[in-house]
Amino acid sequence: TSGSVATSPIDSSDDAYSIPVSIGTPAQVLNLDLDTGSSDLWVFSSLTTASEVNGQNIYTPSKSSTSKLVSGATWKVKYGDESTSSGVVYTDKVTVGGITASSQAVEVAKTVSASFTSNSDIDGLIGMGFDSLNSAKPSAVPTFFDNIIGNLDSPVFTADLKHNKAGSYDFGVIDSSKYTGSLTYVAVDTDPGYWKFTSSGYGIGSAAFKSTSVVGIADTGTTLLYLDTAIVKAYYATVSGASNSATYGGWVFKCSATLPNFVFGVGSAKITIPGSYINYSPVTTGSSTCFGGLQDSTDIGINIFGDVALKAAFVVFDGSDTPRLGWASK
Ligand SMILES: CSC[C@H](NC(=O)[C@H](Cc1ccccc1)OC(=O)N1CCC(N)CC1)C(=O)N[C@@H](CC1CCCCC1)[C@@H](O)Cn1ccccc1=O
Repeated sequence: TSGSVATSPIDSSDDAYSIPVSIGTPAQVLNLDLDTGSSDLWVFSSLTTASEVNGQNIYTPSKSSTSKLVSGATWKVKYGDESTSSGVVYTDKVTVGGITASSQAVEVAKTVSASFTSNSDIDGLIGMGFDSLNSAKPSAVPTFFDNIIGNLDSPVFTADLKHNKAGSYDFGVIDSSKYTGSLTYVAVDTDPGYWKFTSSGYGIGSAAFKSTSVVGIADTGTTLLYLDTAIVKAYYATVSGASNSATYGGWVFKCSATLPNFVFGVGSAKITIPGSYINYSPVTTGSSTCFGGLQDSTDIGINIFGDVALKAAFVVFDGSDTPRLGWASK
């Protein structure tokens, strides 16, 4: 089997990308953030503390004839941006892009942190990282990808994210109409559970490409591109007036600045991120100071190829026995 689901940016800054997910019988549809940087499928629910729900769609297990409590199971996640959620576990029927997992672990939130409460565009997450990152106790529960991979024509899902418009996630098929040229594959290190790969270098604007190994993760759940200090400094050195602002917690520049393209290498292939994607957004609404889409990864401890990078490419997440990532321009 194979399937496809549209994914849309939740706002004009492409802060995150959500997909409609059907849960239960009859179907309850929630908008979840497909996150390759984590491995829990969790949702706002009828069990979530009422004061922590603010406009999100919720999953009500008691209204589903196919829901089952997993007795004794709990979960708790904490993300890189310090946001958190926790709760209990049900199994139920889950359908994405026409593909159904008949008994998917659905982690039901009893409590969520303020940043989730304040984001009415996201009703939860569907993690597509490796099982080792799943937070369920006393034992990890399989991801949606784990549960469907055996039924897929090919053990893959692909990401075709776009700037300010709908893209798609495909399951079980590689749609060659969605990219140009050919796919270049690179090995994935699944320790500790991310889609971690080594980029072969970078180029800033028209400057010569620098061949150097840059280890990072392909993370659909992270908005920006986070790389080593040296690369980031070299990039913003070409943007007059750019500075690394303590006030705003990162590199900022005049919104009117012209930003150079940023190229990253995958094997012998090169993916070009248009400079406009690195003009992420005003630091506050209406400000003429803009926050960069390329930021320093030092405080994170890992380089992250987030949406700013992913939306410049067509990416194959290959979950075969030898996991790998395929990259193509589009
Ligand atoms: C550098 S890890 C920071 C990253 N969270 C972000 O990227 C958020 C995403 C966002 C933005 C706006 C609204 C909603 C969500 O956005 C910012 O942090 N932004 C954008 C807005 C900017 N003003 C500041 C910078 C992050 O924890 N991702 C995790 C998934 C997220 C969690 C929050 C909800 C959405 C999904 C995850 O894959 C990151 N992960 C990756 C590896 C290891 C652990 C880990 O946990």
